[in-house]
Amino acid sequence: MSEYQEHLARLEEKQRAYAELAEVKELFASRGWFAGTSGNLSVRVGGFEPGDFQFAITASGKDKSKRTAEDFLLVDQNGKPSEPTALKPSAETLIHCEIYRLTGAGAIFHIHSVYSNVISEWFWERRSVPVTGVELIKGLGIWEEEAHIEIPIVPNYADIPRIVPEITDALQPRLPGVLLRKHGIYAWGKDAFEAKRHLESFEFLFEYVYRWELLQGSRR
Ligand SMILES: CSC[C@@H](O)[C@@H](O)C(=O)COP(=O)(O)O
Ligand SMILES: [Zn+2]
Repeated sequence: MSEYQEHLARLEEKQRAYAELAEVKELFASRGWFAGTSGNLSVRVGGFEPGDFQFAITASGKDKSKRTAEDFLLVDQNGKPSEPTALKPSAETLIHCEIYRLTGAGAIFHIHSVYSNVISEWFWERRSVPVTGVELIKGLGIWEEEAHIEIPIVPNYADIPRIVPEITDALQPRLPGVLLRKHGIYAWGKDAFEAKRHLESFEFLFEYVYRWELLQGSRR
C-alpha cells in the first residue's frame, strides 16, 4: 500500500468510526443514558500494523444529546490525541485504553444509569452482582442453561488512573463488562453492534435485579 493509499484508508476508517459513534450516541441519548454530560463511547480504528491501533472517542464534557462537528477525536493506545486538535479526550480515556489492552475489543461503551448505580451500591460488599438463569444473560454471549454470572464491581475514584488497576484485577474473561461503584457500567464487544448488545443486556439485568430485590423486600 502506498503512503497515500494508507492515508486514504485511515481517513475512511476514521469516518466510519465517527459515524458509528454518532449513531450510538444519538440512540443512547434518546434513552436518557447521558445525563448531565456523563458517559463516553469509543470505537477502535486501524490495525494497519500489528499492535498499532488507535481509537475514536467522545470528547470530554460535551452535551452528548447534541450532534456537533466536535464530538469525537482520535487517540493512540496511551490515550493521547493522535492528531492536532483543540478537543480533550474523555476524562476516562485511560479506562478505555486498559480495556482495549486486556480484551482486544473493537468498541467500548460507558453510560451512567440509576439502575447500575443503585445496584452497584446494593451489592458493593460482595464486589459483584449475581444473576442466575435470566434469558438476557444470552445477550452477553453466555448460552448455558440456568447460567450464573457475577458482574464485577470496582471502586470509583476521582483520580481515574487509580481505577485502572482495579479493572485489570476484576475483569472476567467471559463477561464483557464491569460496573463502577455508584458511577455506571462499561461494556465492550468485538464491534459497535456487539458492544451495544452487551450494554443493553447489562442494563436490562440491572433493572431486573433491582426490581426483583424490591419485590423480595416487600414480601418479608
Ligand atoms: C459529568 S459526570 C460524568 C463524568 O465525571 C464521567 O464519569 C463521564 O462519564 C463523562 O466524562 P467525559 O470526560 O465527558 O467522558
Ligand atoms: Zn463515567
